[in-house]
Amino acid sequence: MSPADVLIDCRDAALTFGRGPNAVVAVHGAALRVHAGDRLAIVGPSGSGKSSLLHLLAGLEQPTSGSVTWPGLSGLRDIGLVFQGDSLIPALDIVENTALPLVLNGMSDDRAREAALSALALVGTADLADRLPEEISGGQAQRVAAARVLAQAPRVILADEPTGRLDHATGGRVLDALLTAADETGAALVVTTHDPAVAARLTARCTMHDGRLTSADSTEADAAHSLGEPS
Ligand SMILES: Nc1ncnc2c1ncn2[C@@H]1O[C@H](COP(=O)(O)OP(=O)(O)OP(=O)(O)O)[C@@H](O)[C@H]1O
Repeated sequence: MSPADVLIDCRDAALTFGRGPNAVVAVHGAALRVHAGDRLAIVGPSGSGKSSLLHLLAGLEQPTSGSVTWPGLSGLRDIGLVFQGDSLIPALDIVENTALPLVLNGMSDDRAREAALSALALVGTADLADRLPEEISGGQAQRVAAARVLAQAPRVILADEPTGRLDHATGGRVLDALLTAADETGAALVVTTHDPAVAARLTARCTMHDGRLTSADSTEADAAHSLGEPS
């Protein structure tokens, strides 16, 4: 694994909310590297700091100490985000929702629509294209969110509890959609979850507990590289 493959380099990054006696340390010095091709789960209970760590990786929060850099990315636009729950715009139909980030990035309406339709087809949601968000289920909405990120062809997909509000079978289909999105685009995939069954479907796992990234295991010997070594 060459240094060029490091897409996100999180070095001893901490995140504290508030000050003084009210300060909450959401993330204690976390070391983590995301490489091209990674399929990584960050597992931990509610409140353990998973979302906070993901926000650091996405550049949505600045670390209070330590650093997060993106050596293998041309910018934060190379990161596709999938959040838990509603992220679709109610007044736009599903294909328009899927195409929106592309249109906002300057793609023509026709090309964006075409890309959105093929992304929806890849995650098995082509039949929903003309519906409004209120006309689809929560699980379908999460698969549409996966299609939307697929259409953007990011280098890294960061998904925050994408199956959190779904039953097991529906959550499995959302994970299928995210894995398809990552495979089709060649993106690395990082998923936060409290569900060990979801984590088991990814190649490598980190554990978050009380803000500490405590351990990782792997089903592949070389996936240990996902944890950054102290430098
Ligand atoms: N904006 C904020 N201001 C103050 N405290 C916050 C803020 N965001 C998160 N926290 C606190 O930081 C800690 C970690 O929260 P975080 O949302 O990262 O955990 P989580 O593991 O993602 O939980 P969940 O699975 O419930 O989303 C919690 O104690 C939370 O209350």
